[in-house]
Amino acid sequence: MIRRTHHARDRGIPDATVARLPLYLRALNALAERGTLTVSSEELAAAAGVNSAKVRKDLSHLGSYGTRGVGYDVQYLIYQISRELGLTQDWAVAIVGVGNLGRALANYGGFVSRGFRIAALFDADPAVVGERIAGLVVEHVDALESVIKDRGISIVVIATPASAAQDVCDRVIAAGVTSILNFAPVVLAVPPEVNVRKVDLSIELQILAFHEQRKANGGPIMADQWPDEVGHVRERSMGAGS
Ligand SMILES: NC(=O)c1ccc[n+]([C@@H]2O[C@H](COP(=O)([O-])OP(=O)(O)OC[C@H]3O[C@@H](n4cnc5c(N)ncnc54)[C@H](O)[C@@H]3O)[C@@H](O)[C@H]2O)c1
Repeated sequence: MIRRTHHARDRGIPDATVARLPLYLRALNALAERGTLTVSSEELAAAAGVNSAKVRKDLSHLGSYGTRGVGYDVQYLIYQISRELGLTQDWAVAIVGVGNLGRALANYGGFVSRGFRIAALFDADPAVVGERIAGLVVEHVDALESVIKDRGISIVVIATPASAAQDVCDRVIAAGVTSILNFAPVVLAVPPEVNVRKVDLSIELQILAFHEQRKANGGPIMADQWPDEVGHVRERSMGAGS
């Protein structure tokens, strides 16, 4: 059965494949930097931390099958994946909330080389507005809508406190943005055409804590005690899962 809702685009690339393409790209870029010209699916699998059958299947969605006995052409695969991910063009990104996290992101040099140009920084605090960070002057969040339109910003990173995140989210959507990367620990309500990716390191730590605890207790992990995808341990026997 074809599950259309799980497909990222009309061409039918599954979301799970899309989520692995950046891993392949990172591995391929590292190979290219070392001067590697071709790569087998096994080598790419090991470098990306994915199994090789999955690599072959994922790349077949891009129309890339490799050459038997030779493998994949590294540069061509980089081009194909970049094109599929929309990285052959530059994207203008804004960061809202220029505290500890926002300024660390603004100062990170790695986005530009991957096609993401930080084009605006916003904050609500008058002590922060006007500050120069990574070559940009922090602007007041009141200017959000006009700056988004003027600079063609297509992706917004939210790094405000949780209490401000939904309001910021509503405003950037009203200004026409449909892609949001949310670091605030809150689930944002958005219309269906808006894509939100969330990053929460404390959830990752909680999942690691779960596994540490299991290892310390020695016993096998019971099927009904796996954490769900947001890290909450389900206790099916208590009827708490959904
Ligand atoms: N996802 C993660 O892994 C992760 C890690 C660390 C922090 N966080 C979260 O990221 C957010 C930022 O953390 P931080 O340590 O940088 O906090 P911070 O307090 O240092 O910075 C928040 C900034 O947002 C600004 N702000 C507040 N309201 C605003 C508004 N309406 N519009 C624009 N700017 C506004 C503040 O003036 C401040 O400069 C928090 O929600 C925090 O919980 C997430």
